Amino acid sequence: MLQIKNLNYKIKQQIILNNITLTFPDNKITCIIGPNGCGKSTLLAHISSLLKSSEKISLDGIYIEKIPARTYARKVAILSQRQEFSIDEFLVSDIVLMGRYPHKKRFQDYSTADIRIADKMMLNTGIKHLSGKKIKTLSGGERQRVFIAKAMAQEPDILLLDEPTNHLDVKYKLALMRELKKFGKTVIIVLHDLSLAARCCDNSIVMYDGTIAAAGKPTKILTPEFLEKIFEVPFYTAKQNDNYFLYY
Ligand SMILES: Nc1ncnc2c1ncn2[C@@H]1O[C@H](COP(=O)(O)OP(=O)(O)OP(=O)(O)O)[C@@H](O)[C@H]1O
Repeated sequence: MLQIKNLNYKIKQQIILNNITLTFPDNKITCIIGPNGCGKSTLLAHISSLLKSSEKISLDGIYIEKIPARTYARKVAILSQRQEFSIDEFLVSDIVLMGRYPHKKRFQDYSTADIRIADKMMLNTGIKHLSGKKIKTLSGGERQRVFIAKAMAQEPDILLLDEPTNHLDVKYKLALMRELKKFGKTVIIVLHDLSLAARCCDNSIVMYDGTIAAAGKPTKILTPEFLEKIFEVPFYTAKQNDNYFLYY
């Protein structure tokens, strides 16, 4: 289980994260929502260990900085489109296969099992037909799905996704959420699409100005009255066949 206890983070004199305490339920989808600049990405960066958290975050009772970097990299994947090198000339299949990298020893080649896993994730994210294309030729949404497939190919215990749906059309947004559910791992997903968060996530965290404003089941937490206080616009809800719909 992933737990955060009293995490604080400042940049110069600005408080970015203020005494964050959270428990993420295993093998469930947890969304993090909140206004621009409230600290969502910074929180993900701490969980992924891109930012140091000094014994405030633990995984199965072990502080994450005590877990060897390579082991942690196998357990936790983060969807990030920022690359240290240009990937424009790479094929889609190469990028997805790179998701298997943390499982390989130094200089070890990808195995047929690795290729099978990468193929499966390309199929699941609807990009198999693009596997032989160069990244530079893809649309924004196609590219986004390549990075989702890569993160899933890593088969992590915890998948961190920062706004993975921003380029996706509505069909692929819902398809992604279905795939994440089937994936069956702990998923922590920053979403600006509040309808999607309400409808598809098991657990929700609302951040405001570096703090946790609320956490719990979307049907309990994401109420129109509460969200209006956070986002300063009116919201409406409807329930149909056990689905919770949220509008603004
Ligand atoms: N390297 C940095 N230097 C200075 N300030 C930073 C830096 N990184 C983040 N911040 C500030 O920290 C705050 C939280 O940023 P963060 O990116 O975590 O917000 P967010 O909730 O993910 O926002 P958004 O919804 O706009 O993506 C913002 O006020 C941002 O300006």
